[in-house]
Amino acid sequence: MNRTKHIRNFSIIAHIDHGKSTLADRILEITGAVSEREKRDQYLDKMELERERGITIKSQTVRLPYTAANGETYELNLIDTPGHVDFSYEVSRSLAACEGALLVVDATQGVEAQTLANVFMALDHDLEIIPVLNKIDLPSSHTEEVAQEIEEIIGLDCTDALQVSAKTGLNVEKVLEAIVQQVPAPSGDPDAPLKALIFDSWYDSYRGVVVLFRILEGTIRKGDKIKINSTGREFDVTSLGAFTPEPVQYKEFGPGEVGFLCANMKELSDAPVGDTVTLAKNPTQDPFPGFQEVKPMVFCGLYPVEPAEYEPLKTALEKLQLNDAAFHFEPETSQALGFGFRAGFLGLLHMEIIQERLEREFNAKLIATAPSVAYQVTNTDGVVSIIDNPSKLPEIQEIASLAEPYVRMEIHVPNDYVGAVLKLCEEKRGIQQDMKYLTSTRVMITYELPFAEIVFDFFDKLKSVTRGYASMDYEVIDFRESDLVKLDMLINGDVIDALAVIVHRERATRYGRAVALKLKRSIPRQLYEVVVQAAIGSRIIARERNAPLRKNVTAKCYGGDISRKRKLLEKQKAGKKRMKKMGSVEIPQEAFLAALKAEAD
Ligand SMILES: Nc1nc2c(ncn2[C@@H]2O[C@H](COP(=O)(O)OP(=O)(O)OP(=O)(O)O)[C@@H](O)[C@H]2O)c(=O)[nH]1
Repeated sequence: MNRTKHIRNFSIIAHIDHGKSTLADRILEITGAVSEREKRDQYLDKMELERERGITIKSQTVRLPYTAANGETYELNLIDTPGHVDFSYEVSRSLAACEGALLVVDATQGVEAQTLANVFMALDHDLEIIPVLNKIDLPSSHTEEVAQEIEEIIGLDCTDALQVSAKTGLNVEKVLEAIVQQVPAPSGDPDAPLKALIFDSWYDSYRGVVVLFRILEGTIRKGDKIKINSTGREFDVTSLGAFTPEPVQYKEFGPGEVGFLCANMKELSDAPVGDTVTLAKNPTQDPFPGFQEVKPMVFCGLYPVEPAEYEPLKTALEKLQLNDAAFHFEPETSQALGFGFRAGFLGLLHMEIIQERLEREFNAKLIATAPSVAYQVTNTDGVVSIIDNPSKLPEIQEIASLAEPYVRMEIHVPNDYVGAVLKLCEEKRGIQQDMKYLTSTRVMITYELPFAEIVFDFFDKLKSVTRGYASMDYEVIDFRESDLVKLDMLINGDVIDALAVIVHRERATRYGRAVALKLKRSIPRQLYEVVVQAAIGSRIIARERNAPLRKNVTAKCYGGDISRKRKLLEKQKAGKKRMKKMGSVEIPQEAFLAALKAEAD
């Protein structure tokens, strides 16, 4: 029997908030995968945090039996993909496991930047794309214009585009029929050597690493000895099954099928996403082209507020890393903040999510230093290295050149806001590449921008100058030489390492002044003078001063004993000198946080 004939593997792709998770929920309901009792909104977004923020972080796959109008029962595999640009590699791998994709477009919004980015990825994988116009229950939906937009911008025929409300369930049944009719069935020889793609993996404290795979050809059975292509390591399959969404065990899987396996793997690196699973005794000669190691792009220091919290923080970071191959950290010491960690993330959203999870799930109280990107340093002796921490930058005289990462960014915006977007991009040292009208009212603007400029506050600014109407997508393209300098902050002559940043020379003075002022304002006045300085090398570019509090030591001396007064004042002066010499200014934590946030203001 040809098993593959009734299999349909598909994903849902959409711009954030266009209704992907809601549609997935309705599909689960219709196919009976989730009973009324279990029903809760956004079943697939497992983590509490994901549900709260309304975003999907971890891909999750479900196998759904569906009896179509033609009376035949199909095995639908819905592969949920994360929607955010930080996780685009995960999206790409998930799409590689499918033959088709539902393209969900919010009919009140139209095509957005990540709609396009996702569509291009789906086209790269030769997927059959089914356009679905969502939210038609809303009076502000304009399906005809949006259908036309999809035709014009993406080139998909929308004559019979499905019009649904994922919220009410209207027409969602038709989506399932379209999947059965339009998404091609997979093919593949069940007797060929096993070739399966790892498109997701995560760590489960009971089962070890859980691997989601899609078989291209061959067959896998429980008990098989598998081999992971990139490492050559072998494991015995101890558990084999599919999520329905609850895990159900199966004895074997053949071509086109999607499932999970466990094989006593202890670390995510035992099963990297994008790698090939084959059988040890008869390995495929034609593995998938390999996988891309996801590299962190944004870095920050994470320090416990209380030194005693160091070990618990380390444990928490280790736990998070078990489930997140893209999250890196290593110990770091700062003179100012003590023992902590340098952590690397895919992007800003990834960083925010991890910081929030640490605080929420692990009750960690954190000080996070300003986010920074990785810089490429060429030494005077020609050695090229990547540094992820400004305080590790070599001395100026040892640096031949400094390069920073650039991104290519596409911004979609109604034409009324084009001026504001261009202004913002120019302020951020952007180089305009392209600008074209997608429709008579919507414009796509393409810029190349230094990643460091968007790390701080670009998205918030973009939202505010366009009243929330802009959407964007970006990818890191290369490193480019720039006129960058390391800016140090000094308090009473001591360099505060945690506040060091690398900035463009033109920005240095403004940044240094802003931070110096913030520090001055948030460090309470002391009995001695506190001088805050910003410096590039030995050159001071900003200076602020808190005058000493003069404790009135003579208050008790009534009358005219002037010599006694003088004596007391002199004693006080000597005392102040001593404190200054010790050089230890108590910097309250709020002062740090204020300084770290200075750039965002
Ligand atoms: N009125 C209406 N609201 C909808 C519909 N579909 C989704 N929504 C709402 O739109 C918002 C976003 O929906 P989600 O399903 O979370 O969107 P998503 O695309 O999964 O978002 P991410 O997970 O962040 O990518 C939610 O508040 C939904 O309730 C619809 O058909 N009609």
